[in-house]
Amino acid sequence: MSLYCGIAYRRKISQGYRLLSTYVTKARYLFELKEDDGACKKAQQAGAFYLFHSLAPLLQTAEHRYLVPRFSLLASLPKSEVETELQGSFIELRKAIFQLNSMDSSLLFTAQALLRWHDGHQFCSKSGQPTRKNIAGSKRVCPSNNIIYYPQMAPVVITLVSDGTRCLLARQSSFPKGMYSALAGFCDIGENMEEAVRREVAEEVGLEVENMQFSASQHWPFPNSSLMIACHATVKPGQTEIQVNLRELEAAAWFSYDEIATALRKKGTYIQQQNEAFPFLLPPKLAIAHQLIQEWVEKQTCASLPA
Ligand SMILES: NC(=O)C1=CN([C@@H]2O[C@H](COP(=O)(O)OP(=O)(O)OC[C@H]3O[C@@H](n4cnc5c(N)ncnc54)[C@H](O)[C@@H]3O)[C@@H](O)[C@H]2O)C=CC1
Ligand SMILES: [Mg+2]
Repeated sequence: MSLYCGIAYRRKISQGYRLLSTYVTKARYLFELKEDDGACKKAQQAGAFYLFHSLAPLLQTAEHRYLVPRFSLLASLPKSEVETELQGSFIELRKAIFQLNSMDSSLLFTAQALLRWHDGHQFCSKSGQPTRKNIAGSKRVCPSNNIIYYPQMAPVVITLVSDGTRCLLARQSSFPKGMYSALAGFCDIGENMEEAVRREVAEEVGLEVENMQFSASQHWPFPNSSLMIACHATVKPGQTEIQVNLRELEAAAWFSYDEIATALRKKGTYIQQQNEAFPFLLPPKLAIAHQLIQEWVEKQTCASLPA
């Protein structure tokens, strides 16, 4: 997973040999590692490792940021000795997310998601027998019936709803205090992305949306590996009255351009609701919700510029 190959990969094509790009070389190499236990075992000897304890990665602290050390030698030591020896601590990934950079987080998210998946798929759901992991950890096989299990992600839609001048954000009671985010929800079986967006917005805030626009997607490891599919949407004209589904959300509200732009700049601010000031935080930069909010602000800024 964290292994890179510097070998130029030559492939015979009808006109002769073509030198493959670095990206293609890497993709082919990773494919080989997933398919070939022997090649993967060999690669492990020169590979770099992240350390986890109960799904928490070992991180080092430097100037209010977390660094993600990689190791080439592994020994079996108690947790506290590993922390002292390697000058780091095992920190819950959810807590570290505000202080990680995106290069580190992407591999850490994948690593944690894979570890969690293996931990939860030790047995075949048909035969009840223990399953066996391949060396790369890209699948598990049941030896009694050869069923292959692959790591899974659940598709989740996340939508930033706008009424043209304001955007709608909501919070669940489990969010950090004062944090508001875009509306998210798991896709139901049989649904496409558009149907999931319409249903989730209707379910959670009682509004109907149109003009959906796909923005980007992201792997998200919490709580169980989701593929976040992010998009923008607008409410139908005249439909702005929010009816919060309190089974799903603690609160939802429309936010003005100024409120959002200030919160983005200040990394947190206060908003006035019914004569009281509430802390108002946006999701961390690594979350795709943050990207949606940033895009919305940029779109509003462009729209207000003279033609
Ligand atoms: N990366 C990002 O920017 C953000 C990511 N998220 C992620 O989106 C995910 C979905 O958001 P929610 O509002 O919680 O979803 P949601 O609105 O679908 O509500 C969750 C409920 O849906 C049901 N559910 C249906 N299918 C499920 C499945 N496959 N796994 C678990 N529960 C399922 C359960 O009853 C659960 O309590 C969360 O896990 C959250 O971590 C949420 C906001 C921002
Ligand atoms: Mg939701």
